[in-house]
Amino acid sequence: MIEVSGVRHRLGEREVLRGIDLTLAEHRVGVIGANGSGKSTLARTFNGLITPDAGDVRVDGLSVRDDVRSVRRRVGFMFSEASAQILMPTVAEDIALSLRDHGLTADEVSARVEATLSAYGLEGYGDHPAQLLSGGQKQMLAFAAVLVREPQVLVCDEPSTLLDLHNQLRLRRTLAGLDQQVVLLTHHLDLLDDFDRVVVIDDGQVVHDGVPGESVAFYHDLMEARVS
Ligand SMILES: Nc1ncnc2c1ncn2[C@@H]1O[C@H](COP(=O)(O)OP(=O)(O)OP(=O)(O)O)[C@@H](O)[C@H]1O
Repeated sequence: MIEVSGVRHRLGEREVLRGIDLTLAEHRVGVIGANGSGKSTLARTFNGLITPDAGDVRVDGLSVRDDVRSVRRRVGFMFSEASAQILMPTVAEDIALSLRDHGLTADEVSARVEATLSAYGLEGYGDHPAQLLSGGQKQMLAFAAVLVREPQVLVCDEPSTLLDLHNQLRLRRTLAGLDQQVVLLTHHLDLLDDFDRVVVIDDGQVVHDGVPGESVAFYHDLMEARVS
């Protein structure tokens, strides 16, 4: 469970988060909103990548102010820019890096890496230079490297921008099958059809919070009003 209370945060001249209170207890929660509305900034407070200027964020009761290391272990974070998340020269090494603190033998790590490669459409790419993967393959690698750690909560910031239809379907199916809580920030609104809850952020505040159909309709109306 993620509890956000009275969160405010300034970046440069601008107050990007302007008083956010949210308790996210549902299994799958979407966060939507216009470009620059503050979604990524909010999501980065969920694992202490950003410590808010005011207010607090707690994950399963642990505060990002006091227990940021424990929070980071619980919350897997997938960035929209997958390249930034790839740390090792080859695909297999990058996944193996995620398993380094798991007390596994070298053979067990190899077996987990192979299974992960095939689960995420990267079979046969183990020795491939990770930075030479296509953009969509990098996103799948970043996704695999986060999930192989089995975090209790998964926060994904626009994970599907570069994915082809096959990988979008794979992502949707994977998200649907995860036991852990998923918080998904996306402009691909159809990915949220079967989510439990969708929060709409605008100008650093929660402007709507409800079931996907309602929230997406609200967001459409908000954007329509802005265009006309
Ligand atoms: N390091 C920074 N310094 C100053 N302003 C920043 C910084 N990072 C982000 N911002 C600004 O904060 C605002 C919110 O950005 P944020 O990335 O949270 O929005 P978003 O809702 O995730 O947008 P998008 O849908 O485009 O990804 C934007 O106006 C952005 O320009």
